[in-house]
Amino acid sequence: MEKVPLTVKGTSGGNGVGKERLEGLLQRHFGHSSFRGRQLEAIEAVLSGQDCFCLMPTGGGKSMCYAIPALAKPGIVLVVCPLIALMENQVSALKAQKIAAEHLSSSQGAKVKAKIYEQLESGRPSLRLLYVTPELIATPGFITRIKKLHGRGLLSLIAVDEAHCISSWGHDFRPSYRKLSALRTHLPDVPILALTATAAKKVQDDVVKSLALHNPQIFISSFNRPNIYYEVRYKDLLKNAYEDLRNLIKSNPDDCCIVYCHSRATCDDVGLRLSQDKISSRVYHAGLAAKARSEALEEWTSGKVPVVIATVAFGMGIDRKDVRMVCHYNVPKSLEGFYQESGRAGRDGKPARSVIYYGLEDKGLMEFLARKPDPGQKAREKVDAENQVKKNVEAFSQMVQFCEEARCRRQRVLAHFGEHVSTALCAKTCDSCRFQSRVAACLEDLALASSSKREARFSSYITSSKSQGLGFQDRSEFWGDMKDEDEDEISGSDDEEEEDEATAEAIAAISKRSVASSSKVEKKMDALLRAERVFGKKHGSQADGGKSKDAAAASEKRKISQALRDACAERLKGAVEQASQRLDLTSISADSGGVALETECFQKYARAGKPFYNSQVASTTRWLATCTSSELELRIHQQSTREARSETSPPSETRPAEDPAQTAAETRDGQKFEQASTTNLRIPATNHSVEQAPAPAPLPPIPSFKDFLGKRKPVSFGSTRGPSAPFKKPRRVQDP
Ligand SMILES: Nc1ncnc2c1ncn2[C@@H]1O[C@H](COP(=O)(O)OP(=O)(O)OP(=O)(O)O)[C@@H](O)[C@H]1O
Ligand SMILES: [Mg+2]
Repeated sequence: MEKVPLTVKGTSGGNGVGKERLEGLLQRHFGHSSFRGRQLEAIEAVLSGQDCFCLMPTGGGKSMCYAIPALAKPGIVLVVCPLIALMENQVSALKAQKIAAEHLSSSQGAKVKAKIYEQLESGRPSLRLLYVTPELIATPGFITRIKKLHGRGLLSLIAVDEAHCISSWGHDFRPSYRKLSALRTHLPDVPILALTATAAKKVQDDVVKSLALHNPQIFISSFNRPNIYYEVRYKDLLKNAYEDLRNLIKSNPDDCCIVYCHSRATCDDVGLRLSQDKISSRVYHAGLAAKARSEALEEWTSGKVPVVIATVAFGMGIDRKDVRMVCHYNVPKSLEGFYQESGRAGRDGKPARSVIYYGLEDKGLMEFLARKPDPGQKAREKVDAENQVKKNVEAFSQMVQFCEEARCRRQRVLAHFGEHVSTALCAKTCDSCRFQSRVAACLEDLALASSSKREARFSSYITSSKSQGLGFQDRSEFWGDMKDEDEDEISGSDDEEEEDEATAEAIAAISKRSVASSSKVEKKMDALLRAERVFGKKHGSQADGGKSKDAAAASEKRKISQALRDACAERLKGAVEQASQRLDLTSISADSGGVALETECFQKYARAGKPFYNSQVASTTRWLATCTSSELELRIHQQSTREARSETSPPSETRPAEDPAQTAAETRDGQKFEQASTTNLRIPATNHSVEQAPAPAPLPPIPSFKDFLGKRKPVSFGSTRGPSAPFKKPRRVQDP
């Protein structure tokens, strides 16, 4: 498709405007003496009517690439922008430079809009730049007006700012940007300028294709931000990540700083703690009322408050140049996102710092979120959703690599954007180049922490769902990467098979009287002891005085450690937070909800041991992914009530079950038990009227050695069939 130089009468041909004139405009309107990087080339290409794709780093001066053309020739430049706040900022900045700019959005009244439309219809509009949302572009009424404007030769350029939003490979995909493909259809000969700071090749290709750019001139500036020092701090190796952050901020108390957190709740929490620690800061996220948000923005932008704690909703288009530090208190979800966010530091060119607090818990949560398809996705969009999941997972794994490699951070980021540079370029301006051995040592420690956490996590979630349908949980961190040993706990391991065999052999030997002769008494005793040991191992028996290694190992395997409880509480907190977000619930605190649910799991299954406890935690996590708000509120309320009541009851058992068998003898849901001598059943010693969680069935009583032999009959093999009956191997010794 042929495009012509800006379809405006009175230009001097070619691009029509000389370099001196363009520099004059830059100087006069913006006070800058010369163009930066590839600004001038891009402006000249735009003025000559070509489609262009401008890839410049954050703060690189992309807006100049359409603002100067708007001033160089008459006519209007249409700027597509993803956020109303961003449009408002840019329009007011332009107006401050006495440049006629307006925006059209839902935030304006009918009168203001009517005035702007009047301008569009006038023969000689004074308007130079009109900012609009992608949604407006898609409306037939607006397209008709713009076509008329173009018909009169007054639409000089369409600039698509933050063009990466069109690509689902990008870190900030907005479905509404997809509608921009209509621009080329309706206005085939108007040049389009796409601008972004996200230069991943896939995003680039996607933008060119989606906007149907025709032979675009591509201007790529280096993405290196030499004045930013990159650093990763490992939460799992820090005594207290929050305190580290606080000290970091306090070390330069007047410096302007952005702290990014993954969730609104974390923003609120960090904000509160910073205020308690006397650090002047504001929280900014979409959950705040519009007034609170604009106040926070105003106070931070004007320099009244140096620190803002925000979700990633904060920042696109924020133009405070003197940000000295950007901290990611939670790991970002992609390198693109990280680059954009960290790029908000040091836009004035002075030294600045980017710090990521990388934690294994956060990593797990982000992996979980990356694998979670949009629940609102319709069936026909399922393939898209699956692709999106793949993209998210890939993008996050690159972020993980960035944090978990002892490699120059700068080199890693630039390589992501297709710039392959030597580490010499970094000049020791990242932690990895500057403190190489220290970073390497940290990563080794992290690997150790990771494996021990994984053990805790693995043992926290059963894997029985592996064989079930592929709900999103199945593909989440909770279900995706389990070790077989967890399955073993539920379904029976090879070891247990061997033990079963040993038991069977022994019992078969007894029943077949193959060891009955007096000459073989020792052999018989050996077989019986072996069988008993196996039984003890499986049921926590104390038949050998609880001293055998096997029993100790079995007990150990069933023990619910405090570390496991903490890990499960964290998981449940995360799941409660997710549920609250999904259900838009503000009444439940993730922290107390998670702890309440963990306590519920523990109270129910403490004495039954780890596998049952794990199973209950896992099913509670699954339940949280689908429950309704009233179910969630009710369950947490009930548990809190139980806890409140049990506080008034006799002291309850709260320590981890050291030995389930022993614990079983002592407690159940905090009640003392007595053993009924004849039946081996345990009954509560006290009969509290408190509302207890439904008590699990009592564990099988522990038989004595004699009992064990005497009770072999119910096991349907061996003796009942007589010596000659064929032996049938038992699957498992049943409760006697
Ligand atoms: N040639 C120049 N010389 C000096 N300063 C410039 C020049 N061009 C732009 N700037 C300044 O750089 C800052 C960033 O510009 P701009 O907002 O256009 O960047 P951007 O690339 O759009 O960044 P972002 O990706 O954050 O949107 C602005 O304060 C702008 O005035
Ligand atoms: Mg910009």
